[in-house]
Amino acid sequence: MNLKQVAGEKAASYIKDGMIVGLGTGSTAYYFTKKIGELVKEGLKVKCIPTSKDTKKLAKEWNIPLTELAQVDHIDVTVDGADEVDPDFNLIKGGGGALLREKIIAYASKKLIIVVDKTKMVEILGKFPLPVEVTTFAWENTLSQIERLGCKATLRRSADQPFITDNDNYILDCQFDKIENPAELNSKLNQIPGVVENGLFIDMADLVVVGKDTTVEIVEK
Ligand SMILES: O=C[C@H](O)[C@H](O)[C@H](O)COP(=O)(O)O
Repeated sequence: MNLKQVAGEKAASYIKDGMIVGLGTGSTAYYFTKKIGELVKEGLKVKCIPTSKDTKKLAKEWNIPLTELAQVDHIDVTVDGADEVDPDFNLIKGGGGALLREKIIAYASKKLIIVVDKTKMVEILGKFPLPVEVTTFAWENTLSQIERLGCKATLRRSADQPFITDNDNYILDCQFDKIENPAELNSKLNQIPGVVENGLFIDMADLVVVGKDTTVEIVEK
């Protein structure tokens, strides 16, 4: 069984007529967006806001009605993936480089549902390198400042070129191994000039849908 698929599709059961819905990014959120496309075809009435150019493309292909954050005063539910989830529902996101738009949209959402397979559930965050979006200007200096917080940071590359985000920035992947205090690290990172946003999502997720071997587990705070 495809654990990402079962989790992504299950999350679609939280979406009702009239909702404004945030569409996450990545290989798990993909299945949620696809399911929404099927439900729209069957008559579901929603307006959606994608968290990346990739997701926007998919949503258009599947004829999902779209709107802009500027056109609405809130989002009812956003469904998105994660790279790691700890027992307090703190997250690492940004493995696909979409963390900035994802965080803006999560913050504007009344409810954030995270869809993952069971491998993403961890006791402590940090084994997955934390993605940090930085300006291209003086990125080497920003990297050094970030490393002072106790990690090894690497410029993300794609086909031998620096990876460019949807917002025309770079991503630094920061290996911390163990993040003992995610809230403190989140603040410290975002105080560094040149850091646009980081992939720690603190106290944002309300519910996690976990794809397990034969079942889907819904974990609530
Ligand atoms: O930037 C990408 C997003 O934060 C993804 O939601 C996250 O990396 C999880 O992706 P996937 O479901 O493909 O593992």
